[in-house]
Amino acid sequence: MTRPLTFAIPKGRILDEALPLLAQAGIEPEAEFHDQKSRALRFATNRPDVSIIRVRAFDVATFVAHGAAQIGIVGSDVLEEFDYSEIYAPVDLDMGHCRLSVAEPEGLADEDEAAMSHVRVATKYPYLTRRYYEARGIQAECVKLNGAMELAPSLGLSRRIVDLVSSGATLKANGLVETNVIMQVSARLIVNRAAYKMRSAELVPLVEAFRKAVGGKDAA
Ligand SMILES: Nc1ncnc2c1ncn2[C@@H]1O[C@H](COP(=O)(O)OP(=O)(O)OP(=O)(O)O)[C@@H](O)[C@H]1O
Ligand SMILES: O=P(O)(O)OC[C@H]1O[C@H](OP(=O)(O)OP(=O)(O)O)[C@H](O)[C@@H]1O
Repeated sequence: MTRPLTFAIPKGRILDEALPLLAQAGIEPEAEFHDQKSRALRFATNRPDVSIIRVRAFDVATFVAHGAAQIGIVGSDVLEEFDYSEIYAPVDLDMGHCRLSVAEPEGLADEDEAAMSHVRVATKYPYLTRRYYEARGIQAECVKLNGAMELAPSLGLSRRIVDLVSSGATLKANGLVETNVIMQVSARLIVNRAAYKMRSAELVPLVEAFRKAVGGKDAA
């Protein structure tokens, strides 16, 4: 028998929305998956041909790009940041909606971009940040953080941040305002391109099940 397909899902905030969608597509993880005390990272499912790994959001893309997992769920922010050619993203899952934005301290946010040649930005997204500023003729020096970007301006690490925004509550609580939207974000179903060809008999029906679960919408 061939090895089960490995399905990578992020352990962060997308997880709660992803589980009902997985169930609609016919995949339900074993009970241990829901046990908060469990240290396991790989789980069996109701389908003997599918197992689940629970990893960090950025690592979902890495596992799938390298073919270590054949299929996964990840935000379009992560997909665009890495731009892996080995990843095919056929279905927009219409969840995990947020936006990637520039934010600055309130009161400092009215500087004219046209007059700037260089900015320093704290972000988890250095590639997308540089690309955004390059398109405006501005060189971005990025300070890479993995979370709590909102602290950077008040502690003098950088004046600007580029981070995900949804309700805006985190920015507000930290005295920042959103000044520019870089991209709109939603979660995508992703598949390793080589696996999609080699294991099409298993992967094509699975992709179709997700497409049906979200109402037939294709990724943009
Ligand atoms: N405020 C938000 N509203 C909606 N979706 C969000 C929001 N923040 C993040 N997301 C989506 O969820 C994904 C994972 O977010 P998050 O960074 O919280 O995950 P995580 O697994 O906790 O990350 P890590 O542990 O690697 O820091 C993001 O890549 C994005 O697509
Ligand atoms: O606009 P809001 O609704 O306040 O959401 C924005 C926050 O959500 C994300 O962080 P998350 O809560 O996922 O935690 P993290 O900092 O660990 O990534 C993001 O990095 C912001 O901090």
